[in-house]
Amino acid sequence: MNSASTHPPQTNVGMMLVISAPSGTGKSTLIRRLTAEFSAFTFSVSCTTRAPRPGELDGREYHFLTRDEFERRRDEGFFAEWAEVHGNLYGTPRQTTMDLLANGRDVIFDIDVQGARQIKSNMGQGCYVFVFPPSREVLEARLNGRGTDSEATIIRRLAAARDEIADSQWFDHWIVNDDLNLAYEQLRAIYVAEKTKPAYQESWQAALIRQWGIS
Ligand SMILES: Nc1nc2c(ncn2[C@@H]2O[C@H](COP(=O)(O)OP(=O)(O)O)[C@@H](O)[C@H]2O)c(=O)[nH]1
Ligand SMILES: Nc1ncnc2c1ncn2[C@@H]1O[C@H](COP(=O)(O)OP(=O)(O)O)[C@@H](O)[C@H]1O
Repeated sequence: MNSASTHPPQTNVGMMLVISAPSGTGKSTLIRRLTAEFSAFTFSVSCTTRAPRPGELDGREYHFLTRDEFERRRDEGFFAEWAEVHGNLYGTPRQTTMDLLANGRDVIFDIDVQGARQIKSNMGQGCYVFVFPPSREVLEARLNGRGTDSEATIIRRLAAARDEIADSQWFDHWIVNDDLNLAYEQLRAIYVAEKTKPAYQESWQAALIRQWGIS
């Protein structure tokens, strides 16, 4: 077999899939499914000053930092973006993200609307998906049902949901997470379609060009 024969497509550029949604909408649930199905994905582990929830592991869901440590890293330019969300600081490590993308990994981000905007203007690439809850009542029920947040935290997150929805116009795709299977199929379809863009298939295209002697 000729070394230029590289089907299925081999990509050399990782893609960025950025997911934002009001707290409790189900973005972590959707992201877990996507990363379980597609091994090409790496979840971008953010840093946060929020306390770990039961079951969360340092380095898996988040890197949990004190506020002093977060601010020190922020001031050193450690983050590709950062934001204060629901009273806590969150940030995306810059170097880790760059290394993953350079190695052809697809990176999935669970970040708030302010952070998504910053990533878009700083990195100038990526696919941006906003997930809506079916209604305010359902969102409240999911936050209560998850059982990880105090009542005061839930009230704060519901208030923030309004602002996030108000700033969702600019995203590339909108998904309503009512039926989980349908929402997942939509997210999956977005990812699969995005991967067909020429920008993510350069090495495959280059091999074909060589094979056919196209200059
Ligand atoms: N800007 C920014 N937002 C983040 C980052 N990591 C998480 N978030 C957002 O912070 C918010 C709160 O996250 P979390 O406390 O885990 O609660 P969740 O909303 O239930 O997932 C969510 O909107 C996340 O998308 C980050 O690195 N940067
Ligand atoms: N489509 C859905 N229907 C019903 N419950 C859902 C659905 N999607 C997520 N959930 C549940 O809602 C709660 C919040 O989901 P989670 O993924 O933690 O949200 P987020 O990461 O957006 O804060 C969890 O208990 C989760 O199991």
